[in-house]
Amino acid sequence: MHLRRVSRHNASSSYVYSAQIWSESAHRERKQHKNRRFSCNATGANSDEGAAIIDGKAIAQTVREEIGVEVASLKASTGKVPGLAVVLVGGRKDSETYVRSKKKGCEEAGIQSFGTDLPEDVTEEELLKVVADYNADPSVHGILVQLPLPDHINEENVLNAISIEKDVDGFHPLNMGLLAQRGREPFFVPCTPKGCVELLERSGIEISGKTAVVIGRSNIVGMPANLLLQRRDATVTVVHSRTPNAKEVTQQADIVIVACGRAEMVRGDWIKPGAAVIDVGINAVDDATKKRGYRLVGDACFDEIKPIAGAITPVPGGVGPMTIAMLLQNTLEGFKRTVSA
Ligand SMILES: Nc1nc(=O)c2c([nH]1)NC[C@@H]1CN(c3ccc(C(=O)N[C@@H](CCC(=O)O)C(=O)O)cc3)C=[N+]21
Repeated sequence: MHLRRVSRHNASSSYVYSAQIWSESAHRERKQHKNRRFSCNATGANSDEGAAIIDGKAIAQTVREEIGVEVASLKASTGKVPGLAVVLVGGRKDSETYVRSKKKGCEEAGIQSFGTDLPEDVTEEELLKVVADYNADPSVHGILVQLPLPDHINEENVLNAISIEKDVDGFHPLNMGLLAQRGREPFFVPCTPKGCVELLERSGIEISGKTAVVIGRSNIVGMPANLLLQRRDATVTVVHSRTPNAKEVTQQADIVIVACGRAEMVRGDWIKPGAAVIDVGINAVDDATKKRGYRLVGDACFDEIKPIAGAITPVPGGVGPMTIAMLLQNTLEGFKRTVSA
């Protein structure tokens, strides 16, 4: 394991001061969200002005501030802080960026972050040993192995090895099974679909009794998004790559969650006037006018949908920041179960 680089830091030292600032701005933010509330409906009441833009970045910031306040208060009462372990294999640039954002989010919320960076050619056995060590470490309440993993590693074996009580991604088959069963609760709900529902709820969009279409059936977004919406009493249809009439089915929906992984696949004429559109996609398209040489677009065509929908999330600045906020929230939830046990 000589190639393993382990970094540990606890950035929660100035938490009391920060929490005061956070709670004030969280209050301001909440007031702003209230003012921005609108109704998602089938009559297209908002269609003249175009869709309300759901500001995922601002809502994620509010959530993170709320987490920071709660972490500070739990630290005061228990002397302990939540801990998140992030395991990164190989040097994928996008993965490195996401992992950095996750660690920064931890720091700001007073959560202790543990990081293990492993080389691309690490063996599955070595990776499993890292997971086992974090499973056994009482100061770690959440374990995340960044995906995708290199081809020589069996992803299923790795995800199965994470303790279900520390599985903050919610990818363990047992947590997924619990999510799928009525009347049972998983230890953790996957962060991205959880963030989608949180965006709807914090924007005042009713889910119960509504018609929802989820586009995409992946294990990490589409399938759990379907289950979460059903749990909130929506009537859900899942549209996927083999659905012959995807457009016509989507036209029926009050709520559309788009997670198909194809840039701007969902067009304006797929959307019922007044519907809420949550766009999970992040696609890079070449753009010489941008400093990075590319720009990010979603799986939905924002410019076409905005005049028609009641609400829409932008890319970037929509679901992405919420994914990280939900990861921090899951870590806090895991921690709370250990201190109250
Ligand atoms: N075990 C595991 N858990 C994950 O949750 C996980 C993963 N593996 N592998 C990769 C995907 C991707 N993901 C994102 C997180 C944040 C943004 C995000 O914050 N996006 C910003 C910035 C985008 C940018 O500028 O690059 C935005 O949409 O505004 C995006 C994507 C988590 N993932």
